[in-house]
Amino acid sequence: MIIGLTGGIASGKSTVSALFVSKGARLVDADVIAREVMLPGHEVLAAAVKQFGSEILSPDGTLNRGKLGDIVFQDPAALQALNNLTHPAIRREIKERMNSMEEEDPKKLTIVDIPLLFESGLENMFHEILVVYVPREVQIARLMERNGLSLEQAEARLNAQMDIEAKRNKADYIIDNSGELAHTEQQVAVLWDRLGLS
Ligand SMILES: CC(C)(COP(=O)(O)OP(=O)(O)OC[C@H]1O[C@@H](n2cnc3c(N)ncnc32)[C@H](O)[C@@H]1O)[C@@H](O)C(=O)NCCC(=O)NCCS
Ligand SMILES: Nc1ncnc2c1ncn2[C@@H]1O[C@H](COP(=O)(O)OP(=O)(O)OP(=O)(O)O)[C@@H](O)[C@H]1O
Repeated sequence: MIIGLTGGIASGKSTVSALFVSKGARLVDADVIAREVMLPGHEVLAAAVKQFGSEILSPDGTLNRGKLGDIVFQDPAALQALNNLTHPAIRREIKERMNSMEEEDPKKLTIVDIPLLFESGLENMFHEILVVYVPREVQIARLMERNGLSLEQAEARLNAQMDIEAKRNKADYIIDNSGELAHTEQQVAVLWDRLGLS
């Protein structure tokens, strides 16, 4: 059983994925894969340097994530160019990992955490999609706090994604993460039972 998990930036995707893992699910995390393709030596990083210049690198040759984020999150054309470089490799790796997990044990739940699942049109990869939801103002507050961003920077990042209400409307399952963690945990437990995994 495979469920695609998505939501908005800082809506709590990692938090909810971790709750599923603690109950025994397996996890494929697109953010982890996205970081791997941007490591020194990877052809995707080399292509990004060609596109955006060596100023996106730190002196030690690793990606300066803040720098590249500043460039792409305020320029839709630059973001599209980055997506064109990174997404095919990320998609390929996600498919490989989820297929090999399914082969291992098809009865176990696999959660595939993909921030841009809808934006990238990956709905068809999954029978069911779970959206981790918080209202926009909660998203902005948590993003500002976690990443030390100004309101303007946080809004720019939100505006680079599909609106969270639109994502919520496309969901098969919704976990509302706007309350306390215990409330989120409770919803995960209810869904776990509903899926017949207990
Ligand atoms: C631009 C980069 C360097 C910024 O790094 P930074 O450490 O500041 O942010 P991080 O990677 O943790 O991303 C935080 C969140 O931003 C959002 N985000 C990231 N990339 C994108 C994108 N291409 N389009 C819209 N939102 C994005 C996601 O919600 C993500 O969870 C980095 O996000 C990146 O390499 N992006 C390209 C790869 C990609 O598309 N990743 C998205 C996950 S599949
Ligand atoms: N129920 C909650 N109550 C309070 N804070 C929370 C709750 N859930 C998550 N957070 C905090 O909100 C921030 C965002 O959560 P998390 O990192 O899980 O989101 P995400 O959707 O995975 O983020 P990203 O899109 O950047 O990958 C974190 O700092 C986290 O500790």
